[in-house]
Amino acid sequence: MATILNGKELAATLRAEQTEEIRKLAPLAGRPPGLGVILVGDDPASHAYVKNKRNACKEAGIHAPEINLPHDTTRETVMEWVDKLNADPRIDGILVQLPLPPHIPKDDILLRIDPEKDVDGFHPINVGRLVIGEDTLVPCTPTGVMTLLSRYGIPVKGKKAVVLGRSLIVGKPMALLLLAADATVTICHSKTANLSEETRQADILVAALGKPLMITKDFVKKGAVVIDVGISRNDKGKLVGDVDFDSVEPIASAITPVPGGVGPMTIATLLENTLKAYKKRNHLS
Ligand SMILES: NC(=O)C1=CN([C@@H]2O[C@H](COP(=O)(O)OP(=O)(O)OC[C@H]3O[C@@H](n4cnc5c(N)ncnc54)[C@H](OP(=O)(O)O)[C@@H]3O)[C@@H](O)[C@H]2O)C=CC1
Ligand SMILES: Nc1nc(=O)c2c([nH]1)NC[C@@H]1CN(c3ccc(C(=O)N[C@@H](CCC(=O)O)C(=O)O)cc3)C=[N+]21
Ligand SMILES: [Mg+2]
Repeated sequence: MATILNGKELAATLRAEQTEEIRKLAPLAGRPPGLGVILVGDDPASHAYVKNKRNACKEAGIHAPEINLPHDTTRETVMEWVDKLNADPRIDGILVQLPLPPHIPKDDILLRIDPEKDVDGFHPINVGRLVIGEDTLVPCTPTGVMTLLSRYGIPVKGKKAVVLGRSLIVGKPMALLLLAADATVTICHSKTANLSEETRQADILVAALGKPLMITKDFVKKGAVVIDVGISRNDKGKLVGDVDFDSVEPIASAITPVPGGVGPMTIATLLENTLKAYKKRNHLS
């Protein structure tokens, strides 16, 4: 019987803390924090995520204008919107929802965002700062996973961590954060020779593959902590993770559910990063 790492509940606790902090800081800054969200196209999943983000911001008292642009928007128009948000003194954080339509080069857009407003932590400056070990804006999902581990009192130091996936948004920064917390880290990907041989070594296993229910109990060591970042929809339209929860839960010591695990922590961390950028820009502690 594993401890269920309840990200939904913890995210609500964090949001209450953030709401209180914003209530105290806004009079000092003379304005609430601001998060500008740019969404290009009409992908329903992206719209659903952005709606969740907007609701969380509203609840916490964050000013969160949303820029909805049609699918056929040009690269130049998106660049202009980023410039506008960069220059807007009421905006502390900028999020360009991914994926972008294929005709808009993602790297150009992410490079244009002011690194001090880069609440996703995707700008090369912030990626570099993370690699060096400087305090900076770090991607929300892996930061949220670290918060979940720490608030549940799960030790990381000296543990063997295996991260499945090497994306800019999850896998790579996840590995760097675990490394910074003194885990011994292995990163696996689609060319890894014997995946289950690697994963069975893990005290902490983080799955960020996008392969629904791929990680069955055969991939997991008894007593491991299992973090499921994956989000897919099955043929009934139900959300499922990368981990086969039913087979893994009985042998894990702790495990995140999907939904209600890592996803809500991502959103709580987005607000946290916005608050961090706001405080820095306003010279508030
Ligand atoms: N809960 C949350 O807040 C979030 C959830 N997600 C979800 O997490 C998942 C991963 O997202 P993201 O990192 O953006 O995805 P990507 O598709 O960018 O990366 C997937 C990674 O998994 C690796 N991979 C894919 N298939 C296999 C396999 N069979 N064996 C080993 N490695 C494999 C890929 O390897 P290679 O590099 O070799 O191609 C790649 O590194 C998705 O389900 C996404 O929806 C994402 C962001 C936030
Ligand atoms: N620039 C950018 N930054 C991102 O952080 C980013 C992105 N683009 N593109 C897409 C991915 C995905 N992502 C999620 C956020 C919240 C949930 C989430 O709240 N999930 C809920 C379920 C929500 C539901 O029911 O649909 C849960 O797991 O419980 C999931 C996934 C952020 N991403
Ligand atoms: Mg989840």
